[in-house]
Amino acid sequence: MSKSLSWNDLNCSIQPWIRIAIDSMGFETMTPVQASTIPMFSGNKDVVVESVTGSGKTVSFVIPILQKLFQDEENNCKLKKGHFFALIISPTRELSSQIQSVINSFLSYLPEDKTTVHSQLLVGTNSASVRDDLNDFFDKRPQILVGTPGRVLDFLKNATVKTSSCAMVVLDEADKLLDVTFEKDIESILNFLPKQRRTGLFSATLSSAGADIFKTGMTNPVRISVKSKMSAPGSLKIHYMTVKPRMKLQLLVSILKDIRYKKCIVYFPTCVSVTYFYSFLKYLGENSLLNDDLHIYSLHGKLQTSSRMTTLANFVDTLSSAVLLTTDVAARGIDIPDVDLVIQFDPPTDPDMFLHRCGRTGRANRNGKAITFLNEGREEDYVHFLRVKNIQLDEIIPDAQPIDGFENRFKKWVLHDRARFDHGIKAYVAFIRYYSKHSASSIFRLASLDYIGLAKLYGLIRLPRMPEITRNIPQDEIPEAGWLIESPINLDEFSYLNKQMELARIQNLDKSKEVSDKRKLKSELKKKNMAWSNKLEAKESKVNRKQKLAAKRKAIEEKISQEGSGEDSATEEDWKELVRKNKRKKTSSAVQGNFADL
Ligand SMILES: Nc1ncnc2c1ncn2[C@@H]1O[C@H](COP(=O)(O)OP(=O)(O)OP(=O)(O)O)[C@@H](O)[C@H]1O
Repeated sequence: MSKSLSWNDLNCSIQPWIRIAIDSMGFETMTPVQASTIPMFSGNKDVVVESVTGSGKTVSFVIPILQKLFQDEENNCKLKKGHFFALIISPTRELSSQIQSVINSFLSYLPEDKTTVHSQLLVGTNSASVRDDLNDFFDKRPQILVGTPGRVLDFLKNATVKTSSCAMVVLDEADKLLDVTFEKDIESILNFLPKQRRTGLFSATLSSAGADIFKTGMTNPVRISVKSKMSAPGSLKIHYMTVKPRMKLQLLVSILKDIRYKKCIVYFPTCVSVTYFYSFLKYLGENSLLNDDLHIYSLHGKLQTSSRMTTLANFVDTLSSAVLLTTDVAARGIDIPDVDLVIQFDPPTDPDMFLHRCGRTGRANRNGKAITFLNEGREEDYVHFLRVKNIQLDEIIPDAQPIDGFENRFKKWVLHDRARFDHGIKAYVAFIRYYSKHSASSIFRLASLDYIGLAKLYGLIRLPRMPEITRNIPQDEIPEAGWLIESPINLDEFSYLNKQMELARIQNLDKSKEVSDKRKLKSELKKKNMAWSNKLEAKESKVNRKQKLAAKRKAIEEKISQEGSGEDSATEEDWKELVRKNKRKKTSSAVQGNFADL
């Protein structure tokens, strides 16, 4: 690594216009990762670069690409139709778009006498298809392509796209691109590219990719690791707060109201929890229960690309304080300089993601604060777990005072619209599923969750029937019929505000009532019939028995009368013998052979 971080001491030459761009962007000195990487990657080396969040990795691959593109200007900048020079892949649309803007910022300093250079974004959107991408590609003839794996692969599959001039490929957030989510697409993309190319892998957590980095076919890569003793930048202060689950939302609201910040990102576990808590916080905002000038945004993977991009742009452009509620979709790479607070409502299932989330603040030597909520109990062990990974968390004791009437207000909000009640249940169930996916499963155990506290956090009025609940809560702790409110409500009368949804609900209710009425009637009839047939059977067997008995009696009497009716003792003995014989034959029956009966 060069000792001086002055751009003048960079260990390789860079084009004068690139230097002008650097100065104009206000990058007074190089960052350590730039000082080490730019000379290597601009030369003939493959690089594997690991450096803390916000340390300027993007510039350390953008400058080498532009530098090499102009090295042999005549050949490279003027590529043949259908060819391109460099490909940059990143895991999300937002990050790809951000990388493209960094490239375009540099390109805006390109003098007019130089060959025009273009970049093209290749990400899945609802408004544009791969065909549109191809049309743009042949029309504008970009030298640099930036995109997400799926769309890039679809693009390269088209035979009209020629890959033989591709001299450089970058995998940004390489550990993510090489994990199971994307590895197949990445492998296929790399198979399309020429073997004689430079490859660069970049991430703040590249060590976790391990031997996977060799799948990229690099030749003798240079490993560049710019890290201090700790895995996070020094400008980033990481804290944790231990809290009872049911108090978490109140705690979030208190922080958003009481702590001073410019921009804050709050990470939630799932898309559905983002949308659920977003609508409640919006409601609080609209009712002046949050700071008046606070703008609230939500961003998650289930939104359409265009709406994701617009939300992010609005969050970036907001001049007053703003909070973005999001998921891990905005955890890696996103660079918004004035984010000075990050809150993790729950820790991520992948421990590497912890650093990426925290790293959205405290970037490029600016001060930043990250706070993680830990559920009281077992989750406190997470602090020790992270310490082993050189991540130091300091405790902040939350103000234990509950907000006056908060739970009632939340409950009222939920009960105002059945859609919110449905939403809360979905968010709760999704959270439990999310929790089961934690890779640090000895700390985040389903068996240790406070299911009732969590149900209250998600505004549930009744516990849903889930095996996790029946398995993990002792029977005597489950409230009667699962109700979490003092006076249970009639769910049949709980309506949707949305007219169409309400109409559909009533129709469904009528249908299911009809079905259940029919079932009831059927089962009553069955019962009735059963009783009738049982009675009939009993009556029949009684009559039968009487008839049989009478017949037998008649038969014996006839026999006796045939054999004479003498009064002597021998005859009497004969009668008795006849009865005894008959008795022996029917020992099983109590009604048969009773001598007194004859
Ligand atoms: N030499 C420099 N001097 C000052 N600021 C810089 C310099 N280089 C880059 N920056 C700024 O640092 C910020 C972070 O850069 P970048 O997004 O490239 O970080 P990163 O290392 O890729 O982070 P992450 O791992 O989170 O993706 C950006 O706002 C960028 O403009």
